[in-house]
Amino acid sequence: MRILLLAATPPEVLPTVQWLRQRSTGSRENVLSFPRCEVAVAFGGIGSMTTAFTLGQIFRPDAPVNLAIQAGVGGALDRSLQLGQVVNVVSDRTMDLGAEDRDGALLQPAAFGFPPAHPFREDGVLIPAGPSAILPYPTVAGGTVNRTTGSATSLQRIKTDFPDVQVESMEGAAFFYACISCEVAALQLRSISNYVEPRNRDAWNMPLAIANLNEAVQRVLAPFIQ
Ligand SMILES: O=C(O)c1cccc(C(=O)CC[C@H]2O[C@@H](n3cnc4c(=O)[nH]cnc43)[C@H](O)[C@@H]2O)c1
Repeated sequence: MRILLLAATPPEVLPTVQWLRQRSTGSRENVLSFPRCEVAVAFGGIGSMTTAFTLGQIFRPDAPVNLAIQAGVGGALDRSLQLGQVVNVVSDRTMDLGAEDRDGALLQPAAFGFPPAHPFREDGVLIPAGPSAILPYPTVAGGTVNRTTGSATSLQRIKTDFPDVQVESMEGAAFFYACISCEVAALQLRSISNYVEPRNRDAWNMPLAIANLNEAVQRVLAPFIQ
């Protein structure tokens, strides 16, 4: 069995990489071996473009991936989520793809003749196959941007345009797009590092989010690597 552990940046999963290395029976480059599986660790960079390119290189027919896990931090639009809480993102969508209208509003591609097509659902949502249902983390709807939302105006627009989205990231939709397209089972675990609000970097809690994220990822990986 081949598992891919994908993060945008190394610090987000460093504790898990160390944990995996301590338990592996061998390694070559970024692939760690275990008795019953291999775990490949990859960093896709921040944002959809680099994530898509990374996955395009990894998802090859000659080296099938059985389970891809995207692990990262994210911003909460849903204020009932707690800082440091780990969530299981079971759907994702783009939230800034389209055209800017004269008043600054987003016109989604369907508004100018390009409705969502496979692997998107008709409403633009991406839902991959995966083991999500059996995990002990709340399932949430994700939304993906290329620029973290950081003004009251942008936040209001996102809440109006995408009322169902609970967690914002910069890579989730690209990950699900690649996994559905290549028929790879997908799991997106995010830990809440901040609320999506007018930019206030001091209010982010990256250490807590990263600690809880890694505890969750290790809990998911443990049965596979034993
Ligand atoms: O300091 C900043 O403004 C800043 C902007 C973007 C990313 C960062 C990071 O250090 C984390 C990278 C990672 O974080 C995810 N993330 C976390 N919170 C949010 C959010 O509110 N909206 C969108 N993405 C978020 C994202 O997936 C990045 O890969 C710092």
